[in-house]
Amino acid sequence: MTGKNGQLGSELMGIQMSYPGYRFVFLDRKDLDLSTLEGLSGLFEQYQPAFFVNAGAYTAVDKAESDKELAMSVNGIAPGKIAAICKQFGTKLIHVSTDYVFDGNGEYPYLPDHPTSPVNYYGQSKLQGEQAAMEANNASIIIRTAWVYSAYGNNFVKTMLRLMNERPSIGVVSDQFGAPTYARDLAIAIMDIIEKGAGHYGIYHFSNEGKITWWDFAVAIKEIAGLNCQVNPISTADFPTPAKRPAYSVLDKDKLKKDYDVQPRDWKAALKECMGYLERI
Ligand SMILES: NC(=O)C1=CN([C@@H]2O[C@H](COP(=O)(O)OP(=O)(O)OC[C@H]3O[C@@H](n4cnc5c(N)ncnc54)[C@H](OP(=O)(O)O)[C@@H]3O)[C@@H](O)[C@H]2O)C=CC1
Ligand SMILES: Cc1cn([C@H]2C[C@H](O)[C@@H](COP(=O)(O)OP(=O)(O)O[C@H]3O[C@@H](C)C(=O)[C@@H](O)[C@H]3O)O2)c(=O)[nH]c1=O
Ligand SMILES: [Mg+2]
Repeated sequence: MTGKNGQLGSELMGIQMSYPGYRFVFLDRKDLDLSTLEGLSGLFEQYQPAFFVNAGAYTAVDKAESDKELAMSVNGIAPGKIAAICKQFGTKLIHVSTDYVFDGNGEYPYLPDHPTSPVNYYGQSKLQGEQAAMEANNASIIIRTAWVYSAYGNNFVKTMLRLMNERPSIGVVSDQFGAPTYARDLAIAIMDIIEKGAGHYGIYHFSNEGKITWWDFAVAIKEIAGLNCQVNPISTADFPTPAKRPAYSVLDKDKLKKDYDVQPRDWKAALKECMGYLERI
């Protein structure tokens, strides 16, 4: 799998001991640069993988607006080439994508087949990657997830803890709705799919359960950490960013529940567990 040092990659590494029947191979950007894919076929010949998890991606949403070529090569082009080689080697591809493929004008949890219409370049590049993967191999599995955090890597939870420790008050947007995802829970869901044979294909959605705003998320982080910072709700207009974010991106997870019997837990229970690990780091 790619993305060895990312949030999802680190969590997959962390749980691999629970799956002794598998030999895991983790690739970082030195092993496989997703912007060039140099050496990709050599890696397939060497390892003959039964499954390939593409957890590597260009995830800097704001930076992607001005770093389009690199974002597109990693997120938009590489998945198609990976899917093609997976087809050639009989490898089952599990590719990870994002809620940011939607425009956020919805009011109900998005089904996997809901029309896509990204509002930023990161979302556009990820959507192109989904389409390229499916075109190259329609027996691919694409898991869209959202608002990913972990004790590893960079994420909203760690940013909030830092800011809350530095400042007496912060403002967080309270008009963007979604559901967070603990990367460890996503890693376990991916292993569930693999353990069940990865025989159902297509687009799936996974996040923890719930519908919250970034502000709700920040307040929960503050309460669990027992910090004193004042967390003020603000509107998107009061927090200008280079990239636009969807106002609503809750994902409907029923297809994954039905096909793979994956049961995501409540977002707050997952957050508490992750923050428990953070305290010990
Ligand atoms: N983070 C989030 O909130 C969300 C993420 N997703 C998707 O989930 C997946 C996993 O994300 P997450 O673990 O959070 O991401 P991270 O940003 O934590 O990790 C991404 C990984 O991709 C690697 N990478 C980036 N560019 C290249 C490249 N050119 N060649 C090789 N490797 C590269 C990075 O390497 P290095 O460590 O060297 O920089 C990093 O290890 C991605 O597909 C992402 O789009 C979906 C929804 C939300
Ligand atoms: C730091 C900060 C952010 N915000 C807002 C900005 C934004 O709307 C929201 C979240 O900020 P982030 O920069 O963490 O969000 P962002 O990088 O857009 O997170 C996204 O990453 C990509 C990779 C995905 O695929 C998405 O699912 C999503 O998780 O909070 C505040 O309101 N106040 C703050 O102090
Ligand atoms: Mg970010």
